[in-house]
Amino acid sequence: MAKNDLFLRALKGETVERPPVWMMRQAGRYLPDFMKLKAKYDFFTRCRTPELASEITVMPIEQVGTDAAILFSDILVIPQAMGIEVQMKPNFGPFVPDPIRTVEMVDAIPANDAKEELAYVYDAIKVTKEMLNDSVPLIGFAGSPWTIMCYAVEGKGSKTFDKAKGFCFEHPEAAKRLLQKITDITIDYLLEKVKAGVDAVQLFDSWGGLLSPEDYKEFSMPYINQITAKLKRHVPVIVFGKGCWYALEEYSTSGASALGVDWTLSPEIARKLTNNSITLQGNFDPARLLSPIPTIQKMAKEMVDRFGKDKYIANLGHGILPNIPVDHAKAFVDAIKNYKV
Ligand SMILES: Cc1c2[nH]c(c1CCC(=O)O)Cc1[nH]c(c(CCC(=O)O)c1C)Cc1[nH]c(c(CCC(=O)O)c1C)Cc1[nH]c(c(C)c1CCC(=O)O)C2
Repeated sequence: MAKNDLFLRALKGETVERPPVWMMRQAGRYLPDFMKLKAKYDFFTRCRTPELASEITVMPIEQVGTDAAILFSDILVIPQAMGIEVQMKPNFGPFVPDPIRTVEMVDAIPANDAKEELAYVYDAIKVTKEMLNDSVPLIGFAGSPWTIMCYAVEGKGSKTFDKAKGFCFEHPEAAKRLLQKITDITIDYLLEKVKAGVDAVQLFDSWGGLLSPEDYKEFSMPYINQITAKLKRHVPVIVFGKGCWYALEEYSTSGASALGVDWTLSPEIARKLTNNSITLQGNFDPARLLSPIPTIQKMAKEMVDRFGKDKYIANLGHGILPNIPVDHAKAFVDAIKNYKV
């Protein structure tokens, strides 16, 4: 058990002295030490080298003081393990040279073994656990099957992911076979991560909010719920669907331990939609970390006042931006740590 177990206690819904705090994408580009490693090693080398991945993972614990660590890796290691080439192009982002665009391509995807293909991730977890020495819990993560499909079909980032949506609407059965293949390997992958030592898992449905509520129930939620059902027997599961406010009520009874909330939703509405029944995580606007430090402190305190200190994990409403000064990130974290009712 981690010495600082606030995060795990909040996931259980226990009464806590103050809420735990961590930041999505906290192991990333706003940290000068991260940028030094980025200059030396390309992205997937950083992911695949356990010594580098673990060094990056512990950076925010030491430098910003968050209450949980999240393994440095990427959601796109899953399509890679499925035999889909994914590159990370500098100043461009993810790039899939040969995206999945036909039914035949879906059915040709091999049933690869997450255990073998992603062994480097489990090694990184073991090294990280040693480095953390039980100071704080370690979060493992995966993309939702829909969000992974977005990249596999679109081939790159997009504002609309219309090729991925189009594939679902033109070939719903093949799209569902693809989503199921992603789901199956993701379950194996997360179970291996648990074996290697992660204390909780978070599912990132970063592009779920691009779907209508009806399409979401068809193409995203059922696959997330399959993963939650399998994983919750082992570790707490956090489901973060960006823009998916319409799914919060159903997710609150899905077996997840906590739900992520983005900054477009007020704490009051998020609590109402989930019938005050589940731990919520969020939802500071990442760009608000550009405000002067006294404003960050005031807004962070107000956020906790409104969510309530219990059944709550303080976080941003999405990933931290690369242009956030480290002292602003730290001011946010400290404001939560100093929270008094
Ligand atoms: C959609 C998504 C991806 N990756 C991820 C998501 C879901 C979360 C979200 O919605 O933000 C998840 C992710 N990616 C990364 C982490 C590390 C752990 C952490 O949260 O601190 C996590 C949890 C590292 C990373 N993953 C990536 C970086 C930046 C590139 C680099 O370091 O070279 C980092 C730190 C690359 C990446 N990876 C991805 C994109 C779109 C990009 C490019 C971003 C950009 O360049 O603007 C896909």
